[in-house]
Amino acid sequence: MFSFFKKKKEEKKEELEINEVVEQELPKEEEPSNSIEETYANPVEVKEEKKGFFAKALEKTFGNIKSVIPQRKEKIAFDDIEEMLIEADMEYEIIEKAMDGLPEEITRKQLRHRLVMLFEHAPDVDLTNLPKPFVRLIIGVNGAGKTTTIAKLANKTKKEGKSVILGAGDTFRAAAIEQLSTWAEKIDVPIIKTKQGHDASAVAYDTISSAVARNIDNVIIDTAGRLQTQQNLNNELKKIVKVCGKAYEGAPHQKLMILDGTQGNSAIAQAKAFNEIVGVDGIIVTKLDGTAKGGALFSISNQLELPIFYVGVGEKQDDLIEFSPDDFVDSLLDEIYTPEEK
Ligand SMILES: Nc1nc2c(ncn2[C@@H]2O[C@H](COP(=O)(O)OP(=O)(O)OP(=O)(O)O)[C@@H](O)[C@H]2O)c(=O)[nH]1
Repeated sequence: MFSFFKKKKEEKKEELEINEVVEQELPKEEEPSNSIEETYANPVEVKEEKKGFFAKALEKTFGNIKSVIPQRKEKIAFDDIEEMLIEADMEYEIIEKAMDGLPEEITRKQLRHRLVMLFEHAPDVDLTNLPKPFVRLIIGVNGAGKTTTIAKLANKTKKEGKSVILGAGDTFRAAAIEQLSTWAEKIDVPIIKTKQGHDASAVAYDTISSAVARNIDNVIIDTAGRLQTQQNLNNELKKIVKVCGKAYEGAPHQKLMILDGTQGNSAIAQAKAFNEIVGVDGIIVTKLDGTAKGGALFSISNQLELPIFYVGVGEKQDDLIEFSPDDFVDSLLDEIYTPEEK
């Protein structure tokens, strides 16, 4: 195994002229944690629990909604629904699209159908048959929550009994490397890193090579959100994507865009720019707990024609919820409609 690793390293050094990529704190053996209870969970309970998570995360958004529709009803006036969606920071163009042709008094069922439809862009990854290693590249502007989200994803992956290795690919800022290393230590996963200013694509290459050599299931690679110029950033991201493919054919399997939920709709322009550079496969919206702009999730997914995979609902490693359009919409409708008769 070592000779394979060494050989790969030599090839890579020649090709990319990198230096001093180091591996930190590799645990002796990957020890999958037990999460068997999920296998036996009752689907109704899981749905209620997920709805509960969304309801908690959306507290601020619901506060705004309640100011428009204070009482739960069986049918709600068209104008009230429209105003509520504006209050939740859903873009007007999307509201018009969602509500086109609905009657003056709208039932829960009618609205539910329209709102769920806005998330028509389902993930196109077969999650039951993932390549090994499954390589995810994390993209987004500084401060959006990239580092924290990488830690949350790694933590989740570990809890599911899978092994994971991180690549500290934001080599532009020393603090980014340090921050990710601290998380890696905290959740006890290996990390590949280099010094500030060194080649980020070399880190990506080494992380993937290490995963292949050590039979690790998952690779999560950080990237810079800002460089000296936009052109530099474009070039770096494109190079990382290319080099991932050289390290392991087909990688990166997912390019995930991290968007700051507190920015609401203004995050869309940012995401479009990144999408043009590398082609994003899905979105993770962070800081949903700190915003009244939860309705922006509708516009984000619909406008970008991309699925939302997860939402971040806090600063801790467990504060990541798998996004489900049905549960998200249901938790919102629970606030304004009386329960449906079974
Ligand atoms: N409330 C809340 N805070 C979050 C969430 N995700 C990240 N944060 C916080 O947002 C801040 C920025 O997060 P980072 O993970 O450092 O963001 P980054 O994109 O890596 O940014 P840089 O480190 O500046 O490159 C930190 O204070 C995080 O704790 C979330 O889901 N909810």
